[in-house]
Amino acid sequence: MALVAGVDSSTQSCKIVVRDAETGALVRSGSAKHPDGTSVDPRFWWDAFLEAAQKAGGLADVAALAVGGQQHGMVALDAQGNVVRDALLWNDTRSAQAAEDLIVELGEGDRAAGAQAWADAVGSVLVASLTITKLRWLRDAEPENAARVAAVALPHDWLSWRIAGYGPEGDPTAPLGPQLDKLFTDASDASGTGYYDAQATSGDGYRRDLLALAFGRDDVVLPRVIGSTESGAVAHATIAGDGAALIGPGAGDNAGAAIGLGMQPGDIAISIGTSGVVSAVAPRRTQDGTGAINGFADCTGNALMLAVTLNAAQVLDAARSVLDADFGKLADLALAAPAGSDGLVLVPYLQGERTPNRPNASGTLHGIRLKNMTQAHVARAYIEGMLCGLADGMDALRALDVPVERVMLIGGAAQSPAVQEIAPQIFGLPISIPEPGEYVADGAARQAAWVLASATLGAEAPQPAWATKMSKTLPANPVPVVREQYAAVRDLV
Ligand SMILES: Nc1ncnc2c1ncn2[C@@H]1O[C@H](COP(=O)(O)OP(=O)(O)O)[C@@H](O)[C@H]1O
Ligand SMILES: O=C(CO)[C@@H](O)[C@H](O)COP(=O)(O)O
Repeated sequence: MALVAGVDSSTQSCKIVVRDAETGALVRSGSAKHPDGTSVDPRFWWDAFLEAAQKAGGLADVAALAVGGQQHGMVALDAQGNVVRDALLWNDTRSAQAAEDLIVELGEGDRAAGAQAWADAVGSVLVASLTITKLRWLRDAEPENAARVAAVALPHDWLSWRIAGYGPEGDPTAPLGPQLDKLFTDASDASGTGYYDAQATSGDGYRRDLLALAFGRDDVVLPRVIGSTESGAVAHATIAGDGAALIGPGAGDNAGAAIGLGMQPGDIAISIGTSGVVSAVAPRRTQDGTGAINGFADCTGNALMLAVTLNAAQVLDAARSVLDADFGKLADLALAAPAGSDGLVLVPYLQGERTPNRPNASGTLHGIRLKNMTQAHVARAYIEGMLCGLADGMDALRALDVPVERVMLIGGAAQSPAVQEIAPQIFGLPISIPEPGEYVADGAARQAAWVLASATLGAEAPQPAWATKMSKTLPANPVPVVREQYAAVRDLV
C-alpha cells in the first residue's frame, strides 16, 4: 500500500494527513499550532511542520507529499537563504496604502481604470492581502531589507523548499543549502501574488513588469511554476522516504480545499477558518474590476474565484472571550436567541476588512436595547454578522453569473452547531456539511497521489477518485430580515 501525505500550513496551525494513495483512506494525522499575529517568522512554520509530522507518526514511509498553505504571505529571502524579515501574512493590512497607490499608478491617475487594469492583468484588484502590495510596502518602509531581497516565495513554496532540504546557509536542517533556483510553486498560489497571470498564453506567467512597478526592480528569483501533476523536488531523506518521496506542486489553501472536496463548476465552498472564503471553480477566471471577487487559479488548470473576508472564525473566538464561553456554550447561547437577535447587529470588521475593502474599519454593534442585551443575543449577533459578511461575498459571485448548485461548509468554525443551523437562514440555500476533515490537507494529499500516479502512468493519469462524503445537508431556511438588518448598517463605518 503506497502512502501519501498532505500538509496544510494555514494561518493558525500546521495539519498533516497521511492517506492510502489508492483509496484515500485516512491512515494517520497530526497538527501543531502556529503563533498568533499577522507578521510571523517562517521558522515557526518549519517547527510546526516537524511537530505535526512527528505527531502523524513521521513521514518516512510516504511515497509522495504536497503542501497547501495560507495564500499571499511575503517570504522574502536573501542570497544566503535567510528570511530578511518576518513574513507579512495575508491578513496584515499595513500595505493598504501601497495597494491604493499601485492601483492609481497602473491607471495613470485614474483609480477606476487602474482597478480594472489590475483585474485584467492578474485577475484581482489589489488589496493589502496580495503579495505585490507587501513588496511595495517593503520598498518604501524598509529599504535596507528590500535591498537584501534575492528571492520572493509564498508560505507553501518556502515550506516545500525546506522539506526538499534547502534553506539558510549553515542550518543543520537544510543540508542542501540556499539554492534559491530550486524554489517551485503552482499556479493557484502564484495567482494570488498580484504579479502572475494564470491565463498568460506565452512566457512563464510572471508579470515581472508589474513586480518592477511595485518593488522598483525585478532581479529577484521567483519560484518556478510547475504543472498540476509535476514533482518539483524530492523530500530530503531526513523528512521522508529515504530521499525518494516526490514533492508535488502544492497549492494555495483554497485551491487545496477545492481539490480536497472534489469541487466541480456549480459547487460553492464556504470556508470559515481564520479567513472567511466563498469560492467556486470555473473554466476561466473573472476580471472583476469592483474588487469583490479574486480571479485566481485552482490547481487543476481551472480558475478559482473567491470572495475573502478577514473576519471569520476569530469573530467567534472574540465572542467566546467576551462571553467567557467554550465552543459548546457559544453555540448553545446563540441558538437560544431568535433569528435576527431582536435587532442586535454586529458589523464584524474586527480586523478591518478586505471584502469590502475597508482595511482601517472597526467592528460595530448596532441596535442595542434592553431586550437584546443578553448573552444569547450577543452570541447570535456575532455569528449572524460574520455569516452576513460571507453572504455578501456569495452575492458578488452570483452577480458574475457563477452558478450555485451545491453549497458546502468547511473550516474550523463550520463545526459549530450554531453556525450550521444559522447558515441556511442567512444564505437561504441548502447547505451540505462534508464529513469532518482537513480539506486543505486532504486536497494536498490527493494532489500527491495524482503526482505519484503520473510518475508511473504519465501525464494522462486521472485524478485519484477519492470519495468526498457529506455528513448531512441542511435544508434552506431563509430568514431575510437578518440580512436586511445587516444591510441597513453595514456601511455605517
Ligand atoms: N466548534 C467550533 N466552533 C467555533 N469555532 C471553532 C470550532 N472549532 C474550531 N473553531 C475555530 O476555527 C478556527 C480554526 O479553523 P481553521 O480552519 O483550522 O483555521 P486556519 O485554516 O485559518 O488556520 C479557530 O479560530 C477556532 O477557534
Ligand atoms: O487570503 C486568503 C485567500 O485569498 C486566505 O484564505 C488565506 O489563504 C488564509 O487562509 P486560512 O488560513 O484562513 O485558511
